[in-house]
Formats: sequence, C-alpha cells, structure tokens
Amino acid sequence: MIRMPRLDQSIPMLARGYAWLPDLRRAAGRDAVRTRLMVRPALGVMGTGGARFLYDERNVRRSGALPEPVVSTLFGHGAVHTLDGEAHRVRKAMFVHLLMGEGIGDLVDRVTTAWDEAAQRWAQQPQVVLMDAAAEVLTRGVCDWAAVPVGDEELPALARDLTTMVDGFATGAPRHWRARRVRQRREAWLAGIVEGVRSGRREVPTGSVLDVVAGHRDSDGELLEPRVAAVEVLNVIRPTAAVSWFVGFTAHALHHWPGMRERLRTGEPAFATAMAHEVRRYYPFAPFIGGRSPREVEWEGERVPAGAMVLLDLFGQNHDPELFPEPYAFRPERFLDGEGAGAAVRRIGPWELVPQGAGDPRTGHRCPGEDITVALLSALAVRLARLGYTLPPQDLEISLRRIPARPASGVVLTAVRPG
Ligand code: HEM
Repeated sequence: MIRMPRLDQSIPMLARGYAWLPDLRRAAGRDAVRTRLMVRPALGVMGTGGARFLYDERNVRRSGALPEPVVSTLFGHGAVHTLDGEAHRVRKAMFVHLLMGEGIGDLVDRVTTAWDEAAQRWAQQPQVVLMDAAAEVLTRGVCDWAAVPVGDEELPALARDLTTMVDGFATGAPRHWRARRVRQRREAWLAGIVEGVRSGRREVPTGSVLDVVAGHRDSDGELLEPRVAAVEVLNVIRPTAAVSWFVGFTAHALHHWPGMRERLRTGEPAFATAMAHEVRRYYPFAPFIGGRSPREVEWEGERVPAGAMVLLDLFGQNHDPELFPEPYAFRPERFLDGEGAGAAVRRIGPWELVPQGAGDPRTGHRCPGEDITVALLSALAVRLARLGYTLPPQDLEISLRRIPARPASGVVLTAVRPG
C-alpha cells in the first residue's frame, strides 16, 4: 500500500517547480514516487509505461481531479480537460475535427502573415519584447481563423489576457488572482458572442471554430451552456497564444547555439520541424499532468488508494536519458533520420515525447493542438532565424522554480531588421 509521507508537498511543489518530481524520484531511486499533493496521497510516474498507466481510464480519471486553481485560470470550468468517458469522447471529437484537420495550413498562413506585417512595425520601434510581440501575432492569426471578432486596437489587450491565464495557474502570487479575473471577464465576453451566433445576430463562416463550438451538442444531445462554449473557444485561442512561450525559448536556443540559425534560415522543412520538437522537449513548459484513481490500483508494486492523485512527470520524461540520450544537450538532429538536406523527421512514438501529453489525442486527453503547435513553431522559428536583431544586455535566465518557466526578460530585441 502506498505509504504517505506526512508533509503535504503542495508548497515544495510550488517552490521547486519543475525539479519537484525529478528530485523526489532521485531521492527514492525509482520511477514511481509517493507524495502528497493538495492534501491527497499522490503517486508520481514517468516513462512510457507510467504514461500508459495514467492514460488508462480504468486507472486514472480527470473529472473532479484537477486542482481548482488550475481549472479557474488555465482550462476553465466544464472544459474538455475535466471530462471522462463518453462525455470526453464526444467533446474531444469536436476539437480533433477543428484542430487536427486541413485547417492547419490556413492558420499558419494567417499567423505568418501577421508576423511579417508586425516585423515591419518592430523595425520602427526602439525595442520589442519578443514573447509579447509573438503572442499578439499568434492571437491575431488564431482569432481571424476561429472567427473571434477582435479589432486591431483590442488585440494587445486580448493577447495579454490570454497569456495572463497561462501565466497564473501554478502560483499563489498576484499573477494567479489576475488570471482568475481575466478568465471571468473573457468568458463573459465570449459567452455573449456565442449567444449572438446562436440567435443569428452574429454571422460567422460555416465550419469556423466559433460556428462549430456554438452548434456543438454534447453526449446528452444538448448545446453547451454559453459559458462552457466560451471556455472551449478560449481552449483554442489561449493555447495558440501560448505558443509565444516556445518562440521565446527558440530565441533563447538561437542565442546559446547560434550555429542552428544558418540551417534554420534555409527553411529546410525537416530541420525546422526537428527544431520545434527539440524546443518542446528541452525547455520547461507544462510540468506534469494528472488525475485521480477511481479505485484502488497498483503501479510498479505501489498500491494507489481510491481517490489518490496520479501524476505524469512531463518535464522529467522529456529529459529521461533512456528515451533521449544526453537529455541536457540541445540537439534537433535527435529527431532526424539521415543527414544534411536529405534528412527526414523520424517517427516519434506516441508515448515518447510528451510536452503536450502522451498516447492518442483522438481517444485520450493528449493535446489536440500539437500539430498546430509544431506547424506554427517551425514556421515562426524560420522567421525568427531570418530576422535581424540585437539582444541588448538583459536577464535571459530561465528559472526552473517558476511555473510556467520563461526567459526572465521576455527576450528583448533591439535594432530589428525584417529578414
Ligand atoms: C503552446 C503549446 C502547448 C502546450 C505545451 C500544450 C500542452 C498540453 C497538455 C500538457 C495537455 C494535457 C494533456 C493531458 O492531460 O493528457 C493539453 C491538452 C489540450 N490542449 Fe494543448 N498544449 C499546447 C498547445 C495547444 C494548442 C495550440 C491548442 C489548440 C489550438 C491546444 C488545445 C488543447 C486542448 C483542447 C486540450 C484538452 C485535451 C483533452 O483534455 O482531451 N493546446 N495541452
């Protein structure tokens, strides 16, 4: 039976950030570690076996399991993240249809066009905070694509609000309370827009995100509550704006390993994709995922009582030397087969690289926005490599204690010259 350490680990988790589960694992000398989180017993797991265990609904459920502070900032109440079984299957099918199909190319075109236009403006400015600027570009592109109505003058505030929701989920600091307030306000705004679409007052293109979410019927045959529909529209536009974190990390990588820039500049698609994978693997973003065991279960000899939390250490798994030799070396080539211009992106197993969850996104909770993330990031990484700029003195440190991590300065660029 899982023996419970007496001290709740919620505070150490917040203080140690991404190192919390890896440190516990190192101390225990094994991949499965017992702990306590949010006053519940918890088991931290890692590796392809641990991931398979967690994604099996017989072992772990999401409903009622996700911490309230995370739901109230990052995901939203009633979100697909919090569903199980048939309810999850039906809602998830909507996201898979919207996010994993042919529309990806159109989204990338809209975002890269917004980047190219913005780069002309950046050249006129004394300095640009890259992560903020990228969030605006991504927000512009995804809102147009999703048919969310936002004028250019409202765009910076919306981009800021979307990144605030991401920034505040794992902290007790004021940014957490800001994230809650911003979510309330943006849900109310989008719920009104959904009602407008349903009543016919607002016209949207057939098949757009707003159209599909407004008309979606859940497993009970009912339309979503307007507020829940708003939550799900936010679950498309918010994480797309959050690709700005990976753009910031790409700039960090280009600064530390400038040799990558030349190959990226050529636009060689396989290398750009491999770079996107390596940025997502190497840099810390989503720390772990989890749910609750619906019954007593067992993993690697550890019995987990009913109601205990089970966590998959995403950051730890992405740095597991068994899966990624020399995990702290930044090497996009690890995702390529072959060398030079003839290289192709190698096949990546569904349980291997897990920055956005593991398994099959069509059936489990794995992120349905992963193809979009890779497509956007590889396109923007090439543009970033082609952009001329100077990095003035600034704090580019990425603290593993801060969740979500980011280069402290947000990556300040000066003397920007469009490529
Ligand atoms: C910015 C980079 C991104 C990261 C790091 C990320 C990470 C994740 C993670 C860790 C999960 C949870 C997986 C699980 O619980 O098993 C997830 C789920 C999800 N993501 Fe992403 N994601 C990103 C981008 C996106 C994008 C661009 C979209 C949409 C356009 C998106 C939409 C979703 C949705 C709807 C879910 C819920 C899936 C479910 O519960 O079935 N994400 N993401």
